[in-house]
Amino acid sequence: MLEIQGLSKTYGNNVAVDNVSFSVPDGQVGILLGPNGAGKSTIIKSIAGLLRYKGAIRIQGLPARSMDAKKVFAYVPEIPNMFDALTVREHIEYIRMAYSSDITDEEVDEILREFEMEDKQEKLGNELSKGMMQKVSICCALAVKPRVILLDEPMVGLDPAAIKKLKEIVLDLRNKGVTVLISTHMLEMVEELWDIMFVMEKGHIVGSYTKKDAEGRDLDELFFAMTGGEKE
Ligand SMILES: Nc1ncnc2c1ncn2[C@@H]1O[C@H](COP(=O)(O)OP(=O)(O)OP(=O)(O)O)[C@@H](O)[C@H]1O
Repeated sequence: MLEIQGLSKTYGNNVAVDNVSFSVPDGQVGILLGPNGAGKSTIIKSIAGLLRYKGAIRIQGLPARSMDAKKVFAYVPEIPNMFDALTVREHIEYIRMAYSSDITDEEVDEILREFEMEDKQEKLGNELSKGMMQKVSICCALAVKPRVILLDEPMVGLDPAAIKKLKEIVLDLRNKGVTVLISTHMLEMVEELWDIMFVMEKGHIVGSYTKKDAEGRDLDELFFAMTGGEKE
């Protein structure tokens, strides 16, 4: 479970996020949507612990800043952060040790195979293409064996095979009871994934739907109805 309560963030005089509350229940996929500048990244960075904010964020009922919460939480940033001098395999080993993850060698092999990175294991961080970096970033997040995972524009830069695989992985995580939050502009990419969606505009949540309440309507239809924009 991921809970955001009364989250506010101000940059100078600019209120980027204004008293926002929402939650993604256990084993559900939440989608965070909104036009440019709505405040999505600010929320994502707050959940990931990269910003100071007002309000409360809880991961599995624990304050997000606590060590116990961090141990069960993984974050895939929009732009991957690589260590130039570590190989692909060493990136995953590093995460395994840092999180004391019980992921096995076989499971690591499997994750790398799923993203067609098995033969890239010995490549250094600075020898990877952008898409490969994104794949490593996702592999590292999975190596945490998180209970809550946050993905910021995870499909950007991925090839079609990797996008397909990532969708399968998200559904698999959901089946295992993992809570997922995805921030994206690519509505069609998350159409078959979501359980609950939140639309932000000008620092507020302007609407939310569960899949059931949406009664078969597409994400883009719901999105444009809430933001007052035109459906293209
Ligand atoms: N570091 C910063 N300093 C000052 N203002 C910022 C900073 N980061 C974001 N903002 C402002 O906060 C508001 C929300 O920005 P944010 O990046 O959270 O939006 P977003 O929904 O992620 O947009 P996008 O879809 O374009 O990534 C905007 O008005 C933006 O100009």
